[in-house]
Amino acid sequence: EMFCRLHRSVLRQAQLLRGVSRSTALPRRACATFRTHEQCLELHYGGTQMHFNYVWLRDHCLSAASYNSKTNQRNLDTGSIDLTIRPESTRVEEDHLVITWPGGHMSRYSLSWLAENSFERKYQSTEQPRILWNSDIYKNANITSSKWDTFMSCDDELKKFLQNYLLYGIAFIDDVPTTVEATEAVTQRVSLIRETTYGRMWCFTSDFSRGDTAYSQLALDRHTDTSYFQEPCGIQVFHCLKHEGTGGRTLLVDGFYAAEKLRQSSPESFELLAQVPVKHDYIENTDRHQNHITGIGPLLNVYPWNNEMYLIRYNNYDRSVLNTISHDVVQRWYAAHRELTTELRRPENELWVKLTPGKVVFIDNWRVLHGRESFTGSRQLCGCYLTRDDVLSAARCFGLQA
Ligand SMILES: C[N+](C)(C)CCCC[C@H](N)C(=O)O
Ligand SMILES: O=C(O)CCC(=O)C(=O)O
Ligand SMILES: [Fe+2]
Repeated sequence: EMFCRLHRSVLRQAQLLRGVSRSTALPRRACATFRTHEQCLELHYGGTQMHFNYVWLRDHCLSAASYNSKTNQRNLDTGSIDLTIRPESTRVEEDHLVITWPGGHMSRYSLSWLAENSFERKYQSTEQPRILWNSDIYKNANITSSKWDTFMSCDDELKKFLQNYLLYGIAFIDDVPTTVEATEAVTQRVSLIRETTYGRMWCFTSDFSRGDTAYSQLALDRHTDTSYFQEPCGIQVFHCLKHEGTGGRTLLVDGFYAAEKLRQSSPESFELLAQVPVKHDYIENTDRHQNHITGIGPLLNVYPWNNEMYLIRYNNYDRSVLNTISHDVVQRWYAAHRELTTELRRPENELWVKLTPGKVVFIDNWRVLHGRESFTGSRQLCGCYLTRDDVLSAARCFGLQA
């Protein structure tokens, strides 16, 4: 069992590294056979053997009485389904499975719908295809930046931008007018801005106006932002409006690339980081701002049904007291944290960019870590956070898999 799980996760991981997504299209008119067992219906279709629980089948009935296809909402009261329900009769009619339930209600499911929505399909496919990268992989991919004009006016350009963003977790737009307003326009072209304690659109410089080292000239090691939120911000947008001085380059690191390396080399460490909940805090107590924000969650977050990673939370500055595990496990956690840190710090994983005025970067804050080099002089950075749900929704409305 353990071997199978590890083996599966290694396969998965290899797929993710190659950025492979499985096609969900099945050949049309494939024949189907089924058997009704005591606990489930077994269906063979399109080369896959699937199993469907009877309550599940009744719950997913798509008839007009059970489901409102105009609003895509369930009508059926799941609380009223007999938990021991069994079909009275079952047959395959053309491309559909047809079930008659006791009392006469009929459910029709298209075979391709069943296949697409089966657990058997789900557990071996990725929710979001990604291309994991280190610096060479990203550079060799030669991703072109969008240009302000086309980005703002052409939907195909926006779609291309979103596709790049989904695959790599970063995407750039050039030639943006160097104002907060234009930066806002560019982000609203994609989706909704997420207001936080830092404001809606923020514009900051090294003036210590807030109780956080971002508001200094110090170097910042790679990290994800708002790890102290129960739901860390999904996307971060940066636009450097001005820098007269030296240094201040931006560092980008694909956290999933590093974590997948860890999953390969040290599965137990990966597992531990995915299991131990860790607290992060934002505690600010200045004349103008009082905040105490707390978020709790593991550093690595994976979907349990397919082991796919969907969120990394890594901010050693904002990590809080670690008291969610006993002292003996703490030692192993620190060792695992060290291994992840080693992967994240490999120079070949570092993508350095100088954000010059006009260049806007979108960063998937659930995946890609950012940092900055220390700097001199006056530097002004503006940007905002976006709501992840709405960005992904925009991508799906373009037909992208997100
Ligand atoms: C981006 N902006 C300057 C507004 C906020 C920076 C937040 C910094 C915080 N330590 C964190 O990592 O979440
Ligand atoms: O100043 C920078 O380039 C980025 C600072 C930072 O990490 C942040 O604002 O979240
Ligand atoms: Fe940051």
